Amino acid sequence: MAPNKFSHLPLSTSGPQDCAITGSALLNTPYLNKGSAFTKQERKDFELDGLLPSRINTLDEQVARAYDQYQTHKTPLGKNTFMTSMKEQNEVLYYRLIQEHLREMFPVIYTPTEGEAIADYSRLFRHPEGCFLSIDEPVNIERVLDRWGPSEDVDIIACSDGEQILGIGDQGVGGILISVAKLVIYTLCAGIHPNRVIPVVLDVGTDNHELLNDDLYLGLRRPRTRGEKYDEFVDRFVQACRKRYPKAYIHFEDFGLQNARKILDRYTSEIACFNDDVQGTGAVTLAAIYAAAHVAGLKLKDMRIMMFGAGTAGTGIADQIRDAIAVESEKSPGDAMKQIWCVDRPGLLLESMKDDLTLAQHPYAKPDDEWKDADHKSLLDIVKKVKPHILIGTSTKPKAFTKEVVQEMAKHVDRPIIFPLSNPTKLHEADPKDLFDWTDGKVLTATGSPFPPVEMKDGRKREIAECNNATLFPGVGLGAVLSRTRFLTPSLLVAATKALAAPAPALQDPDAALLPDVTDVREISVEIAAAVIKKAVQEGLAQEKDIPTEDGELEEWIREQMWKPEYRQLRKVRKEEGSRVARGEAGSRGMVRG
Ligand SMILES: NC(=O)c1ccc[n+]([C@@H]2O[C@H](COP(=O)([O-])OP(=O)(O)OC[C@H]3O[C@@H](n4cnc5c(N)ncnc54)[C@H](O)[C@@H]3O)[C@@H](O)[C@H]2O)c1
Ligand SMILES: O=C(O)C[C@H](O)C(=O)O
Ligand SMILES: [Mg+2]
Repeated sequence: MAPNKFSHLPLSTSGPQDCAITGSALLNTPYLNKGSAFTKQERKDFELDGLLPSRINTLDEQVARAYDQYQTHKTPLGKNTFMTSMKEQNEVLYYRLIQEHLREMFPVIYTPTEGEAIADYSRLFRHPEGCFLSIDEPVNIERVLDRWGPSEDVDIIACSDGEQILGIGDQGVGGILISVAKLVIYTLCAGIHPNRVIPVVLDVGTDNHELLNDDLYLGLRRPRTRGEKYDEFVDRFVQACRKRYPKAYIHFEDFGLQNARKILDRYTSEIACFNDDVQGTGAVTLAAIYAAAHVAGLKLKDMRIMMFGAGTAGTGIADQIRDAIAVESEKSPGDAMKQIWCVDRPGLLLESMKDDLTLAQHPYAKPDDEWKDADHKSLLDIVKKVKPHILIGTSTKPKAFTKEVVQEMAKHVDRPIIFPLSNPTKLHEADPKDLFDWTDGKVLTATGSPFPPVEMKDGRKREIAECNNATLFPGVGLGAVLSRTRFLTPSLLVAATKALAAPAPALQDPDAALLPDVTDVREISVEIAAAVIKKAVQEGLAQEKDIPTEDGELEEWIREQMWKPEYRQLRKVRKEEGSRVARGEAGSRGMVRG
């Protein structure tokens, strides 16, 4: 298929690339640098002679060498640091290296190791990457954002205030690294252009005492600002993004419980935005539930579901399950909620606790009357009474799903569906191996971080699906960016969830994983993006014109616009002729856009 088959490819990423910089400036521009792979002609054209050893490598040779270097680092965090420096030197090589060792490197550049890197941010700091906005500095946010290029140049802005990073809590300014990591996943898994994104941290202080007492801590060393002043700061940021990059999609990550939902509710009908912990987690979990229900031979509308840990992720998942039940059974959302029990620190959420519940938790509170004869505090007792089919952990409480709890559940249902989703790995509510052992292999499970396959008593291996929002959010973002949808509505998310659920291996083989494997994620992202785009067009939300609609063509149009880690031929242009990209104009870390 000719690459230029489509009359309109807004984000074409192939063909020669203009370059107006030379010499060491070029070697220090990670987006354009090819290191030892610069060709003879490029070395001549770009004044690189004398700056490189004479041997010219292929990208494959560079990948092999880099992989050898990677393996000399013995700890996951050491490997993570090595990869960060690789990214600062040569982006094509960085992404190609990961792509070729995806299963091995995913946990190093993302959950769980990224959690360690974030917790140690100020100590490991070498080089800033991203946009740091501090509530105490009255900067003009638009002017800061301007460094990332003109209005057409940015597709996704990922932003965190660092308050609830994974399950490791308040990490303050270190939250920048979750924005960076999520954007890496967008590029890796959905071909989002690595130089058309902005990672942002909103530094509003920290309530983490260790950081407050750490002389090396790089963020604002004072308690978090909350209330009106915080809301106003977030609003200034969102409005600046909207003004500067009206077509960009905003990804909110790891905000605290009080703010995550509030921010999403406030902006979801104003701009194209997404909260990964609420919506991404909800959608990926629902996709895994569909596969598990299929294997168990049950319908969601007939199941009892229990959430353990009813925070941002827990209530996000509960809401998606509620909506799915309502659609499946034609029940009202209020009736659908009767099948969902939310448990948090004080035990089962009851109506008498309403004053202490968040707005998202409120509707799930159960009448106290129903529990006057039973203990609503211990998980075991609640499981005894509710007899759930599904138990989902988003509590950050490690090992909360004990043998007793799991076996109690297994007494009442044939195939207990148990998802310990708390990240990083050490916070998982249960180890999948134990879940299999305690239920004689009957459990249907998926986990928030990657786990190796579990060997069964008969020697067969079971793959454990990774139920992490990373299988979903990249495809949703790709669909949102390519359609330039005005908003990310619930129906677009439903379409994405269905597209993710369709290729689940368990639908073909009941012993297989409940979700597609992370190594297939690029193709799955194409399917998710296609579903999102079709829905956006149908609902009149797509601002992009000329989106091909014929079967197969849309997918091809999507693939053509996905960035790939390949060297493009560099074409020399004079500074005056070059675009911003070609001129190597810098964002915060000497990055060029385009
Ligand atoms: N797998 C994924 O894709 C995914 C996505 C989002 C979040 N998560 C994980 O889920 C966890 C929660 O994240 P969040 O953003 O919802 O955090 P959160 O702080 O908003 O929610 C955590 C909830 O758990 C409750 N909790 C804490 N200790 C508890 C206990 N001992 N018993 C019962 N409840 C308890 C808290 O009160 C809170 O309501 C984190 O570990 C996070 O990494 C996983
Ligand atoms: O970041 C992840 O690994 C998933 C999720 O967003 C989380 O907060 O745990
Ligand atoms: Mg998160």
